[in-house]
Amino acid sequence: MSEPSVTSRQSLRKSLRQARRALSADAQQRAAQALQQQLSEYLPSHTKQLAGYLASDGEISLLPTLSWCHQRGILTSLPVIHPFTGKHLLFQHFSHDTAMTRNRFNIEEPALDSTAIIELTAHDCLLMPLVGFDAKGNRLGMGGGFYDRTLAPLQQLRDGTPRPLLIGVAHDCQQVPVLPIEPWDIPLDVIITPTQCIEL
Ligand SMILES: Nc1nc2c(c(=O)[nH]1)N(C=O)[C@@H](CNc1ccc(C(=O)N[C@@H](CCC(=O)O)C(=O)O)cc1)CN2
Ligand SMILES: Nc1ncnc2c1ncn2[C@@H]1O[C@H](COP(=O)(O)OP(=O)(O)OP(=O)(O)O)[C@@H](O)[C@H]1O
Repeated sequence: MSEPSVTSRQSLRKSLRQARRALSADAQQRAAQALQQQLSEYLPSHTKQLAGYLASDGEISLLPTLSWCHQRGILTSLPVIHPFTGKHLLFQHFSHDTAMTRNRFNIEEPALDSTAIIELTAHDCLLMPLVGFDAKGNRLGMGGGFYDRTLAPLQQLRDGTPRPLLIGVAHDCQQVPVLPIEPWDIPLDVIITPTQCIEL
């Protein structure tokens, strides 16, 4: 990748992060409710295990969605930064009594408990926070490559092997006309916002 492209990715990331942080508490709450409504219509009825995240930095909140899952007996997990590599994510079971801690980015995550780790392929759905996206489903994340590295093994699975549905979620204001595709980008199955559902 050439230098200008890295720079434009970084400046785009900065302005999109600013845009979502600028949303009022009221707008955030409405967006989270609308997203929950969209997800409740979209998630496959067989969903038993769903990975989410706890919002930070203006990300669209999944709290209504996680509560909705808990009410229906859908098990949920949250990403935890891998304690050894520091570059991958583990997914750990999350419920109302999970002991929490903060990672190096000050994001809340479950305190490490090896007995609570849920394998990636045991998930039916994985909700990923996006910093930016375009109508073709290209995505921009926080720039750490955490999701890309963690999801890379899914590309090697044989056809027919169960794999989670990859759902990118974002505020509508995070849409941009075009994002460049990077060789390591893992394609999403769908992007859902409070007002859109972009199937890919
Ligand atoms: N809510 C949530 N949880 C998540 C993620 C996420 O995007 N959202 N992640 C998805 O990957 C992982 C954390 N990844 C992150 C990557 C970069 C930064 C970040 O703020 N970077 C700073 C530089 C900070 C530094 O290096 O000290 C920055 O860009 O300003 C935060 C989280 C795991 N948990
Ligand atoms: N499968 C992979 N193996 C090794 N490095 C990777 C892999 N995927 C991405 N990376 C590295 O991660 C860095 C960040 O990538 P990129 O800017 O695309 O992040 P992102 O997609 O915004 O982040 P995230 O995946 O955490 O949402 C890149 O420098 C890239 O080299």
